[in-house]
Amino acid sequence: MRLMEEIAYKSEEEEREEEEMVSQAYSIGKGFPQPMKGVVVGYALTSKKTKSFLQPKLEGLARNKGILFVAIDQNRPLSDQGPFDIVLHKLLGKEWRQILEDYRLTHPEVTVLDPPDAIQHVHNRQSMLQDVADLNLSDAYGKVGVPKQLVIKKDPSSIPDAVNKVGLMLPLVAKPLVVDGSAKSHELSLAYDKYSLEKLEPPLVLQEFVNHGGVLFKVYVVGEAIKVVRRFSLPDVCKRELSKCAGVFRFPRVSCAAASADDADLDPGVAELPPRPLLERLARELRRRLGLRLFNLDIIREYGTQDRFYVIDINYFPGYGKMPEYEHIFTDFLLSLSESKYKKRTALLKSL
Ligand SMILES: O=P(O)(O)O[C@@H]1[C@@H](OP(=O)(O)O)[C@H](OP(=O)(O)O)[C@H](O)[C@H](OP(=O)(O)O)[C@H]1OP(=O)(O)O
Ligand SMILES: Nc1ncnc2c1ncn2[C@@H]1O[C@H](COP(=O)(O)OP(=O)(O)O)[C@@H](O)[C@H]1O
Ligand SMILES: [Mg+2]
Ligand SMILES: [Mg+2]
Repeated sequence: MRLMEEIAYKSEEEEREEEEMVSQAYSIGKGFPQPMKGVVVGYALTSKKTKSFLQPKLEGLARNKGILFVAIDQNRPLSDQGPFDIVLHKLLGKEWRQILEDYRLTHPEVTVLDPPDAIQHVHNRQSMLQDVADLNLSDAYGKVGVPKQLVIKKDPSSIPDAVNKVGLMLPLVAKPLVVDGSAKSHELSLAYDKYSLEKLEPPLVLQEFVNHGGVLFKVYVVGEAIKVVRRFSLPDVCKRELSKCAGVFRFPRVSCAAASADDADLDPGVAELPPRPLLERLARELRRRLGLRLFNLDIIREYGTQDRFYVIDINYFPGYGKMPEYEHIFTDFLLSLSESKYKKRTALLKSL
């Protein structure tokens, strides 16, 4: 059964057509003060990311809208390349961060997506969820929190006492503290008893496992646009299973490997997407607090509840290639960035 009601947010197609007409009108100068020039986007991505993101359909659509993607040569100074209107990047390392920071200072006219410091904040599984916890979002549509968690910096023998002290409930998910793009940073474990946790290698985050019916929601954010999909997740752990099991079970990268659950025959109470107004508010707040425009959230609904949600993961510049209609959403976003910059510049000139 495909749950149509939420997946296609009704008038999106119409809205897009309208936007395209507006952007065409803009580019040929009808009703706007000046014709729009092309938008040059420099990109610095891994080859894996280039392949999954810069698909021919995206490049083709972008070209039609006047957007040109240009590969950044990492062996040459950034300032000698371009000129760029936007720099899109997802590379790791201190050196690259410094290059980008310097470039941002010397080229304030270029939009760097996103600032390196803001990205660093979500590369640590402790700080990544702090803003969600601080936000403490609760309204008529639901409540959004983070699972109770504890950070273990070193000394695995201290874990059982630390878990007792904080009162964490088993089972626990153990996650490497730092997310650095490596397969290892996505190797998680499920611990049925706290003594087995001594076997793990800190630094890590221990998080209470929340039963959620085996389905998670990926909320993709691209500027002001959001898109939600369902993915299969870890199955629930029942009390009986918990009392019978002991030990730590390692599991590799779940959500990437997990198939889409959008077309699966699911329990409606599990499958129902989180209310759109709640997600809109959450995304808007997080965009502001995190200072990021390109990210996704892994959200789960506590099993047996209708409106109790937990954010368990935030990823910078995730796999947009898997987001429905990403080509339109992304190109519209890039255009909106340069349009708002143009409007600001015009307003500034007028005020002089
Ligand atoms: O490779 P993909 O397309 O599955 O994207 C990965 C993301 O999958 P998702 O879009 O959430 O399904 C993935 O999300 P998860 O952490 O698996 O929830 C990460 O964002 C990953 O980046 P990194 O390895 O942590 O730097 C992303 O990997 P990169 O493409 O950035 O290497
Ligand atoms: N607190 C939790 N409760 C229940 N399941 C969880 C929890 N944390 C993680 N998971 C499961 O483990 C998967 C991977 O965890 P996640 O924090 O998203 O790490 P990664 O960055 O490697 O994707 C999730 O997609 C979900 O299936
Ligand atoms: Mg995840
Ligand atoms: Mg992640």
